[in-house]
Amino acid sequence: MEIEIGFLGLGIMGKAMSLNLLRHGFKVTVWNRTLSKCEELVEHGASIGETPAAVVKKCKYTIAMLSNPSAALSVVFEKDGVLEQICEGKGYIDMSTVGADTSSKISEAIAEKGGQFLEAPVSGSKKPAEDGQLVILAAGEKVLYEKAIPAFGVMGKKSFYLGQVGNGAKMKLVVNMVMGSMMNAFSEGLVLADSSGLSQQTLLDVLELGAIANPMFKMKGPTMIKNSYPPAFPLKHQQKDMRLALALGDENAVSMPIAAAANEVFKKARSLGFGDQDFSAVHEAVKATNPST
Ligand SMILES: NC(=O)C1=CN([C@@H]2O[C@H](COP(=O)(O)OP(=O)(O)OC[C@H]3O[C@@H](n4cnc5c(N)ncnc54)[C@H](OP(=O)(O)O)[C@@H]3O)[C@@H](O)[C@H]2O)C=CC1
Ligand SMILES: O=CCCC(=O)O
Repeated sequence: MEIEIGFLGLGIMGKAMSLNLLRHGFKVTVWNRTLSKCEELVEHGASIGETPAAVVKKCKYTIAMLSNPSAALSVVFEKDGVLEQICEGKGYIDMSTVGADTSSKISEAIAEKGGQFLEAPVSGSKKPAEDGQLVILAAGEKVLYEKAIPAFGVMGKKSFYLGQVGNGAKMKLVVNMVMGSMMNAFSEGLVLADSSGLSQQTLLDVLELGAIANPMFKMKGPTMIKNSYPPAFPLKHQQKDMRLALALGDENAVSMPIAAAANEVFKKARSLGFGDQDFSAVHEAVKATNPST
């Protein structure tokens, strides 16, 4: 994309992704609900749009990276939103993690205005976003996907085109449902090791050498055993993804008792005040239900 790209949402992910676009020579106009967060991007060469509508008016293609379905919908449908300026010749790419129903609503509204829509949620967290190593799960207008490939190439290490709108959202939710369940099992393992007199560090060393070694245990384990959860993927977002994945299971009559139990523990962690910490803080909810540890 040689032309200016709009970017809505400068949270943990959006900031890193838009910085990558700037670093690789893209012209970027940014907007964030809390406008002060745009300033750091301006220092790196971005322009500011005062509203989502102003960004879309200025840019041929606009990307969004927002917290949840209600944020994704409000930025499109509310006053000064995307719909006010989207039109033929413009594209809107929502990279937030939302359900297929939210994506479809946005897609239909944009198509009615003559614009093009792509959903493109990502796998990978803060560090992969900073390093341009995300995995992009795109679905929707194929023509827009092809136009977006240069930008996706900067933000990610691999893009998948998954067909009709909804497929990207569903793939992302399946992946995060597995991840959330794994994080719960991992936390239970850490608590069980500690309670039964074993070294948690030795458990990490053993896991790392065996068949269930994986980057998540390796990256999160050392901080978890220090009870430290600096937010890379906020727990409130992981719980939102479990909720959306369970709704997808309901729609398809898929029984998912493990994911349902994991969701309960994420809810418990939120109620204990860990929503803004990293999702690995679910460890604290497991500890809270096992008070001797
Ligand atoms: N962090 C991660 O590791 C990953 C996150 N994701 C997904 O990416 C999305 C963003 O995540 P992340 O960057 O971590 O989240 P953050 O919580 O760091 O940022 C959320 C962003 O959404 C904005 N926002 C929230 N509510 C509204 C609203 N009502 N109207 C307008 N803007 C709103 C926030 O604005 P403000 O600054 O004003 O609060 C902020 O820009 C989520 O869907 C998440 O599930 C996907 C992969 C990895
Ligand atoms: O949605 C967040 C995903 C985090 C990750 O893939 O590490």
